[in-house]
Amino acid sequence: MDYFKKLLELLKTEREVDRNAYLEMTASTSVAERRANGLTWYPIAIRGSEMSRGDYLTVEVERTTHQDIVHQLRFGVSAVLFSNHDPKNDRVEGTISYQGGNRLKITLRTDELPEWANNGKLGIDLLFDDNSYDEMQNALKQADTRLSKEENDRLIRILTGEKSPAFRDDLPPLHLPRLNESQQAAVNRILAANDLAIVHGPPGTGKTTTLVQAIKALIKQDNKQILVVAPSNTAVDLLSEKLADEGLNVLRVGNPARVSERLSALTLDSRMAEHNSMKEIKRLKKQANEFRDMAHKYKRNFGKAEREQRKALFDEARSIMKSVENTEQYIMDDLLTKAQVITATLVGANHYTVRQLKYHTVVIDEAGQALEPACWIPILKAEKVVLAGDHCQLSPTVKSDEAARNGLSTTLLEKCIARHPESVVLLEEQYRMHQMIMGYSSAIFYEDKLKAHASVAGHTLFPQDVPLSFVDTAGCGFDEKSEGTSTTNPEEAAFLFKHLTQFVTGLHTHYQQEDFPSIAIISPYKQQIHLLKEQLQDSPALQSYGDKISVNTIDSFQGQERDIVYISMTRSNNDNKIGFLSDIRRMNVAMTRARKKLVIIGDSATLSQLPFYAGFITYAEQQNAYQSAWEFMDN
Ligand SMILES: Nc1ncnc2c1ncn2[C@@H]1O[C@H](COP(=O)(O)OP(=O)(O)OP(=O)(O)O)[C@@H](O)[C@H]1O
Repeated sequence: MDYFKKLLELLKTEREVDRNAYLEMTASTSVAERRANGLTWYPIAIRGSEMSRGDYLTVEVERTTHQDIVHQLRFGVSAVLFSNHDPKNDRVEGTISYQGGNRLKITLRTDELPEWANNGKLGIDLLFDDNSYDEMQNALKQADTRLSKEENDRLIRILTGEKSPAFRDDLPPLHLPRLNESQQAAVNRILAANDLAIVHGPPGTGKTTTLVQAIKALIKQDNKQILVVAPSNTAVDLLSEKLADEGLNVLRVGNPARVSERLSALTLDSRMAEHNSMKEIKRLKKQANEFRDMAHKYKRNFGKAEREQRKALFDEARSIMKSVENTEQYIMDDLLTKAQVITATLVGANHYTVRQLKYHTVVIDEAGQALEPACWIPILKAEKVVLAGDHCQLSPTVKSDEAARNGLSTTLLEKCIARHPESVVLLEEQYRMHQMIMGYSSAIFYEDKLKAHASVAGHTLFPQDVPLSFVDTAGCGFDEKSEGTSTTNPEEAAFLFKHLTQFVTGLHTHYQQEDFPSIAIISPYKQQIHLLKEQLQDSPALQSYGDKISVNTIDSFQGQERDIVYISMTRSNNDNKIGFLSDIRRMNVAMTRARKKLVIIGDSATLSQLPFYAGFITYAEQQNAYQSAWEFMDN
C-alpha cells in the first residue's frame, strides 16, 4: 500500500519549501531584523549553567532588552547560542528545554561553555525545526513498516480506510446530566469504540466540555492511562487545566505557552521538583558542578599533569551526573506511572521523557488543524483513537502549494469522517451565537443540524437590536488597493469605523463602562489589519474602549468569541477577483465568532462571484439584515 509513501513524498516537499523559506528569511537579514521577526533574542545575559543529561550543558539566559517582541523561541525547538563578534564561527547548537517570560534554558551540545561566551554580544537564534519533520517522517516510516510486516497494524488499516472500526454493544448508555443529548451521544460513542471515535464539534458546541467528560468516563471504564494531544500548546494547556479541574492526575509534558502557576504545577519539571528524592538530586548536582568548576581551573593548554587532573575532575563530575540521571529517571518513572492523563503536543508525545510509553487510548483535539503526518506520532502509541475537531473550520497551514494541492492540507480528521461515518458524532447544540448569526453557517457547513441553545438563541445587545447585518458597499467606489499579494481597502476601513462609532455610541444608554460588550474587528487580509489598527488609533471616539476592541486576522481568532464582530471583507474590484476569500472555511470561522452581533461589510458585486457569498447575501435579505452603505451614509 502506497498510503504512507505518498505522505512521505508530500512531507518531503513541504519540508524543502519550509526550510528554503526559513533560510531566505534568515540568511540575508541582520540580527536586528531577525529579532524584530521573533527569531532571535539579542542581546542576552547568561544567568546560570548546570550539567545535564548525556554530558550536555544547560544554560539559563535572559533577554535583557526588546522584551516585548513576540518571539518563537519555545520549548522543544532547536536553537543556537552565538556571539555577534563572529557569528559564523562562535556558535553552539542546542535545544530549548524551558521558556517563560524573558528567560529560557537551552541545553547545548557541549559540556562546557566556550571561551567566547565570556566576551559579551551573545544571542540566541532559532534554527529551522528539523526535529518536528524528523519525528513526522519517522512516524510515517514506522507505520509503513508495520503495514508491510502485518504487525500491530489493525488501527493503521482502520484509519487508512482498509478496515472498518468495531464497537461494543454490551454497554448500558451512560447518562451525564451536565451534558446535552448530542454531547452524551459522543461520550457513549467514545466509550463503545474499540478503535475509533470522532467528535465533530462546530463552533461553540462544547467540544472541550465533552472531551473532558469522555476522558473521565474512559478512565473509569478502562482504568488505563490516556494520552491527550493537540497540535498547539494553547489547546494542550486548556485541556490540561480542565482535566485537572475534574480531579484527574494530569501530567503536562513540555512547557505551557502561557505563564500560569496552576498550569506550570502540572508540568513534569515542576512535579519532579516537588518529589521527595529531589533533595538528594540537588545535593548531587551541586557536587558535580563543583567538580566541573574545579576542572575548568585547569586550562587545556597547561602541562600533562594539569590535563590529567582536569580529566579526573571531569570524570568525577560525570560519574556523579550518571547517578543523578538514574535517580531522575526513577522519579520520572514514578510520576509517569501514577499519572492518569498525559498531555502534550503532537510532536511533544515523542519527547524523550515519554517516547517509550504506550497507551490504550489517545485523544487528539483540534484534529482539524493538525497535519496528518504529525497525528501519526501519537497514534502509533495506541490501540484506540479519539479524534475531535471541525474540518469545516481552518485547516493546518501548508507552505508548499504543491504539497497542499496534492493532499497535505487534507487532514486525517476529514479523511476519517468520510471513511467511517459510523464513528462520528456531530455536536449539534451551540452555546455562543444568536440563531440568526448561526443560520447560514449551519445551512452550508452542518446540513442545517445546528441548534442554538435557549440561553443564546435570542440574545441581543439590547431589545430592539438586529443581530446580523450585511452592509453592501457596491457602487460606493471603495476600490481595493493591491500590492503584490497584499490587499487593502482604506475607504472600506474608514466606513467600518464610522458604522462602529455610531453603533457603539448608541450602546451607552444600555451599558456601563465595566460591562461594555467585547468587540472584534477582523479581516482576512494582514495589510488591511495594519490599516484598521492605524485608523483605530486615529479614532478619538473609540479610544476609550482600549482592550475591549481587538483587531486581527481571521486565522488568529479561531477558537475565540466576542459579543460584537465586524468583518471587513476588503475586496472590491471589477475583475471578479476574490483571492483567498474563496476558502469558505476561513469565512466560516469569521462568521461564527460573534455572540450577539455580526456586521459584515463588503461589496456584493465582487463577492457574489462565489455562490457561497451570493447565498449569504440572499440569506441576509431574507432575515431583513441587508443594508446598503449608501443608505447608512445618507442617515
Ligand atoms: N451541556 C452544556 N450545558 C451548558 N453549557 C455548555 C454545555 N456544553 C458547553 N457549554 C458552554 O459552551 C461554551 C463552549 O464550551 P467549550 O469551551 O467546551 O466549547 P468548544 O466547543 O471547545 O469551543 P470552540 O468553539 O472554541 O471549539 C462554554 O461556555 C461552556 O460552558
